[in-house]
Amino acid sequence: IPTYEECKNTAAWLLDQQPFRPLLGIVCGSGLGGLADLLKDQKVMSYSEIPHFPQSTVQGHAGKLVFGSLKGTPCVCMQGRFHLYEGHHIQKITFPMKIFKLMGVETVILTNAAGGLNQEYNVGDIMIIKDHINLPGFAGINPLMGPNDERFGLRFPAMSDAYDRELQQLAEKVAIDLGYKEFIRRGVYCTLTGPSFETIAECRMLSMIGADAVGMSTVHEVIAARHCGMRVFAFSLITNQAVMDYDTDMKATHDEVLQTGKDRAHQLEALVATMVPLIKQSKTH
Ligand SMILES: O=P(O)(O)O[C@H]1O[C@H](CO)[C@@H](O)[C@H]1O
Ligand code: HPA
Repeated sequence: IPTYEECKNTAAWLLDQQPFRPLLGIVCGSGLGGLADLLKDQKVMSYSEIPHFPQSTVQGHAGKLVFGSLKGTPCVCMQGRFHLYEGHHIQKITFPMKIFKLMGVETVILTNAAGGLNQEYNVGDIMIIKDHINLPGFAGINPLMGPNDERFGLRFPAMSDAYDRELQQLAEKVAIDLGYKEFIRRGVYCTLTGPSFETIAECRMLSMIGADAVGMSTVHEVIAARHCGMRVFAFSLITNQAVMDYDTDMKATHDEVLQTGKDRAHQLEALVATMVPLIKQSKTH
């Protein structure tokens, strides 16, 4: 488990290596690493060279930290995130959020690939996350378990306002202006640990408890980011339909997940690129 001092060291090391003082952090979901291409004057670091950083092991997650400027906003972008099923300690999964905070990041945009549970959703839809269900949390898996370091945040942080409502509205408006009305959604994301995809009975249960999409990430990062006071915006790309029915041969595959990411890359990039300059930061740069 990384200590506060180790987090400080990593943040200082990163600031030392390159000229950007990022105000915005981006996390790329499976197959969505192309978002990093939005950044100009890139400075790219491999996770393996960054002190205390875990390594990416999943296809579609390059394992690179990219610094750069997006229409004038200094950004840091994780091309590759960490998942519980890779065997990382939960506090390693959220370690980059602490590093973001200590580098001065104010707003985090998280993206993921997810299975659509809501029957009205189609593959390729973009779902603005309005809330989450931390199902592993019900079984005692929460990134804030253990001693609380007040330098990051409160022992008992609220999560009822985890997903910034102003940013949700902004994203919806930008999406409509870009002509995405037909495939922009707003819904609830539920995380599971994976790596096995869900059974039919599990998908039915998740839908009944109020989830619109299911994945294996994001929620832990969101909890950590909110704990240390960053604003959070997140969206899911619906890369596949969750299987809800015994009369079908349909099944989830990571290949389909990556393929949908490729197909929608252009629209996701346009959404983020249009949104970012409209996000007000408290600091000037
Ligand atoms: O959540 P991201 O990292 O986008 O990836 C999603 O896609 C993978 C499964 O295909 C899982 O890792 C799931 O969490
Ligand atoms: O159907 C899914 N289930 C869980 N995680 C996922 N990530 C992409 N698609 C899915």
